Amino acid sequence: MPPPPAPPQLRGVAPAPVAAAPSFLRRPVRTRLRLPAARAAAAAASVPASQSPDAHDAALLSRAADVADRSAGLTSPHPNFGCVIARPQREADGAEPLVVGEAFLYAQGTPCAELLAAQEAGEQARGATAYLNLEPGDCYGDSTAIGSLVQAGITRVVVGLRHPLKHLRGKAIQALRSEGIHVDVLGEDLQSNSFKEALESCLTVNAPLLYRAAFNVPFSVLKYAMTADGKIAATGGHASWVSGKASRGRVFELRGRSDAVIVGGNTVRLDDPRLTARHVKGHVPVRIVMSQSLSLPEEANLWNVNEAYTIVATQRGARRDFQKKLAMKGVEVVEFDMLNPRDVMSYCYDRGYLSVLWECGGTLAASAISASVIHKVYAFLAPKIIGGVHAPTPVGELGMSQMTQAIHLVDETYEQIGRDMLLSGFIQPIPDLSPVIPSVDEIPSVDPKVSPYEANIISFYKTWDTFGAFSNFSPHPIHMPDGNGDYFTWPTVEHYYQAHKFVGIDNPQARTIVQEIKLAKSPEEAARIGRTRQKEFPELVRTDWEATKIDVMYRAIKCKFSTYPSLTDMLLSTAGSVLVEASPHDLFWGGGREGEGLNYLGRLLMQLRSEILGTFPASVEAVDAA
Ligand SMILES: NC(=O)C1=CN([C@@H]2O[C@H](COP(=O)(O)OP(=O)(O)OC[C@H]3O[C@@H](n4cnc5c(N)ncnc54)[C@H](OP(=O)(O)O)[C@@H]3O)[C@@H](O)[C@H]2O)C=CC1
Ligand SMILES: Nc1c(N[C@@H]2O[C@H](COP(=O)(O)O)[C@@H](O)[C@H]2O)[nH]c(=O)[nH]c1=O
Repeated sequence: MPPPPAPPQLRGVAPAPVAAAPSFLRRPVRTRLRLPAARAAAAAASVPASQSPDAHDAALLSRAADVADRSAGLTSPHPNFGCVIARPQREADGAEPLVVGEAFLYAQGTPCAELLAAQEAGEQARGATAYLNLEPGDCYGDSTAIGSLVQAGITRVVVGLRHPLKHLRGKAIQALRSEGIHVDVLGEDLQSNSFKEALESCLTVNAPLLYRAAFNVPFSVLKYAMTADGKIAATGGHASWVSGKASRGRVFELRGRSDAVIVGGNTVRLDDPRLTARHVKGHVPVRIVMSQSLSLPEEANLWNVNEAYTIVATQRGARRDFQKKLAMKGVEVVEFDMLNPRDVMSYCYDRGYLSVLWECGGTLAASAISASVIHKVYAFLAPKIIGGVHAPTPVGELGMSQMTQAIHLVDETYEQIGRDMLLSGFIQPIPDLSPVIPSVDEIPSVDPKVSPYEANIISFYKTWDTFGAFSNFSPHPIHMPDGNGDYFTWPTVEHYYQAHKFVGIDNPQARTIVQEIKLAKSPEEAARIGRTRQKEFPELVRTDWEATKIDVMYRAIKCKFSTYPSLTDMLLSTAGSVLVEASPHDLFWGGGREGEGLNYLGRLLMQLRSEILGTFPASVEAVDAA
């Protein structure tokens, strides 16, 4: 499997931030430190911090959060996991532990942070302590994270946060303890004042996941650039540029850390934006336009879907002729009965998005704040004055008449960027889910036996979902032939599937593409390369692809499930249930948003399940008929 970028060799518990950490969540000037009430009370029993074991634990946990943060923006936003392995340097009290390994999860479908850190530590991991900002998500039916720590000889694990998703919460902690490893959880086993910063780092680095788990919406950030007199554009609507180059560079980073960027129709009409994360290498978010009228230009940068995918969210029935034109350009149009920010956020939640960046003007921003979907604000302030009574401002009408009604940002930070100032703050504090941690008995688990599930629907999509192991992005390498008939270990089913679009084509460019996909660092990247090359070079795609792709997929998933017994158990445990890949946009492999998709992946899994159980002849049609 191609390794993710090697973590730099860092030693010691230097307080300096990890080099090259993206800056989205940096806290340069912290004015207030907010600790969720329950935890603050727990932390009240103060312990002298300097050089105490708690201070070391806290520093290493913060470091794990910083390491975790390095993955953000490289791939599609996902929970950020970091692992730091450290051991005492000598027996003397107060000596700083030595960091012997550290790593982060690069993407879903790549080796977990614990495995990479343990590999880096090697023999030095024996008897050492592993610091994890987040409880590992054992969402694949196996337990690589736990197995790696156990095999490495780790004797103590310090966990910053229990996993916020119910089906994962407490599982890994319990598994580690049952392996005889001593586990300390922040706020439960470790409660001194020294952990305030560490806890906050752990909460912040996974804020999107926590909001998603708590409120069933993605984490939403409103970002705008305004002049010193509070305008986001000149009176006529001209806005390029309010903020300086360095600030706009920071915006590219913010985009790279988001699943989607949203603007309103008016911003499209006036700015013709691109909304890409150009200049930073990594993830490119989906662009979403909210427009009720659909009076949008025929030609616009956002309609160029070769740059990034675009979705237009509109009112049901709006300008159907124009909807068709957009669809012809590859733009997805989604109709809502009543277009509003909350429903659009529910839709984004269903699509599995963790975080959304709002880059709209004041009209839509006010609507989104009023609907309580905005969690955080990034306000870039440029040292300029433009004036204009009617020049647009960042937030339109909120219906407030007294200053006492103003929304107060919390956990605010200030940072100078070039000649601009960036003020950020939370509108809604990061939810700390620890008070509602269920006991382990309450945690639903996947029955490893064939279980008498009633006929119902089991959906899967993101790899961290309960049945996330069914996703082609799950990190289960498969050993199968490549184009030359040589056996190769494909990091995921997705890698194998995407590469096979070009396998067997007698053309050097096609062979290069196969190679490129083989080496893709994550399934997401493999998918992106496969799809874009297919669009760019249709002549390089095998002519029998449409007829053969189902077989290719079936071979791959069959290999995956037969290689990993835990996956077979999980598949059999769903007997009697209909499996649906809950992809709202892939109408061939997925089930679609309202069940309109063909759900071929779900069907193939059911076919495989039947084959293993020996109940059905192996064919998709047979499953379909059933
Ligand atoms: N400096 C900065 O950071 C930024 C500046 N700007 C500037 O702001 C100006 C545009 O601001 P503004 O007019 O407020 O633009 P918006 O981006 O807020 O767009 C408003 C439009 O959003 C659509 N919309 C859809 N649903 C809703 C809803 N529920 N509530 C409100 N609007 C909805 C409507 O589109 P429709 O009419 O199509 O139905 C509406 O006209 C431009 O001059 C632009 O340059 C914009 C973004 C950032
Ligand atoms: N004018 C303005 C911003 N405007 C936002 O950026 C969008 C343009 O993005 P792009 O086309 O990708 O460069 C624009 O439509 C609006 O949403 N942003 C800023 O950081 N600073 C600025 O001064």
